[in-house]
Amino acid sequence: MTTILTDIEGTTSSISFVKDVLFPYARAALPGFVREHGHAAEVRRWLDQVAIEISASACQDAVIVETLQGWIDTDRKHTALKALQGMVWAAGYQDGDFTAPLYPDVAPALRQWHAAGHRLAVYSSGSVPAQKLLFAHTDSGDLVSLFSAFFDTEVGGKRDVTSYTTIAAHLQQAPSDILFLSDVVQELDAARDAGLRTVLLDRRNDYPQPRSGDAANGHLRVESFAQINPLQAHTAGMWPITQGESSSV
Ligand SMILES: CSCCC(=O)C(=O)COP(=O)(O)O
Ligand SMILES: [Mg+2]
Repeated sequence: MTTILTDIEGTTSSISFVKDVLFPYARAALPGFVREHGHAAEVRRWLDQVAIEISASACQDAVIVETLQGWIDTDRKHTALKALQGMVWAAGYQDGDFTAPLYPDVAPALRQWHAAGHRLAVYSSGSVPAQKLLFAHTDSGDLVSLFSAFFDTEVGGKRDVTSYTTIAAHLQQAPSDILFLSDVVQELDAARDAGLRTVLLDRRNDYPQPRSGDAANGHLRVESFAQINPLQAHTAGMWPITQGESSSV
């Protein structure tokens, strides 16, 4: 059995959905959310973490909110910001303000891999609750039950080798039996250094200049989940790519 561990932004969903829909929604909703829920323990915990980091007093919520909005603007992958964003997005999904668009090849491939007996897992900078919300509200329906495990930056940063070692330990699986899919070469480098197999998703919508050759740094490169064949990879010890498709190596 192979575990297919997938990233979200730039891999299953377009970067523009995250940058142009989710981030602006969170930016606009944060002040009201903190005013209304700032005293709830699960919210305060993260606000206090930000306060310590910026040396603000815990009662300076306006300063904390401004800091968080600045972090959204610079796409900071901070665990506290991601946890709070997830809580804010819950209302957006529940109120039907948006659904999560997946690339058209994603849901069919996930269903096929799951039906073939592979284990599916997610590793994203988005918080685990945000990941579950996204996969529960995709434009291809509720896909959460396809996944056996979800990981966020509480296991460590996505460019840190130890994060992937930790994930393999949680999954109780040899790193070489885990296939990590991401659009970010530095994340794939860290996963490969931990012994995982890797595939670079090079989505034309997100990356107009193809990242082939040196730009893929030796990772297999595909433009669609339809080009990935994990069953062939596992049983035949081959690279996980369908015949006739190109890779960068
Ligand atoms: C869980 S959906 C929100 C995605 C997000 O906040 C993010 O930063 C995406 O990072 P990824 O690791 O999926 O590229
Ligand atoms: Mg990504």
